[in-house]
Amino acid sequence: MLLTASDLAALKGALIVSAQAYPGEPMRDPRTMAQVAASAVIGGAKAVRVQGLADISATRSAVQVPVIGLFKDGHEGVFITPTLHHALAVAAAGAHVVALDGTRRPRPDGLTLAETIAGIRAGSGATVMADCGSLEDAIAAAAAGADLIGTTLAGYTGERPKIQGPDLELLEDIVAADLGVPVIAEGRIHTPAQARAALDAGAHAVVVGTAITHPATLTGWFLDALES
Ligand SMILES: CC(=O)N[C@H](C=O)[C@@H](O)[C@H](O)[C@H](O)COP(=O)(O)O
Repeated sequence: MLLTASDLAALKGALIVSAQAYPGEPMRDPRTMAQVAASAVIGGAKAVRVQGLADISATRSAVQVPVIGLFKDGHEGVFITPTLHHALAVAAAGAHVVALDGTRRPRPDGLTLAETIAGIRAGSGATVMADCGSLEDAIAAAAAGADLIGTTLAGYTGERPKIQGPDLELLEDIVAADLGVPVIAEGRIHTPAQARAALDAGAHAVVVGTAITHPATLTGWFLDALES
């Protein structure tokens, strides 16, 4: 195991920062993303989350904290580390944690989530984070063997409304289900108060992306206020 149970326990109450730039954006460069991730670590991030094989390996070299890696392929349906092949590539690139689509939707390679997780375990020492979009996803992902459950896909799969801030109701429901797996709050956490609220709702740790690492969106938030 790249991460021991005590490493996971040490993330209790942690801020995890996701550094991602999107296709066509000027910051979409592995060196840049590794620098952003390293800057977040200086600020106190206890782990980082990065997308793409080159970003994962550059970030592994740039930080000493756990790296959660994912591999986005496309942008709709099952696109976050959609297949076992993608997942093993993420692990081989150096991710301590492989984040993957943890929904109940059919996967492009025809494998179940349980088969995918078993394949990751057989082929790597990586921890598995299941990015879920509903309570039913979370229950199924825990049963399939996920080590961590994320609320990452709440509002993106059609099962939950895409509210403006984080889906704390879903987070509370997953925590209350007591699945025996740490629950990570992720998705539309845009303020320190929302991050605090996620911990208070029972999250083991909180992932913040856009609000820390995506200047184009941040600029737009300010512009909206000035133009309204
Ligand atoms: C739905 C999806 O594709 N989520 C992605 C997952 O890695 C990222 O685009 C998000 O930035 C990340 O989840 C962090 O969320 P936020 O940027 O809202 O703090």
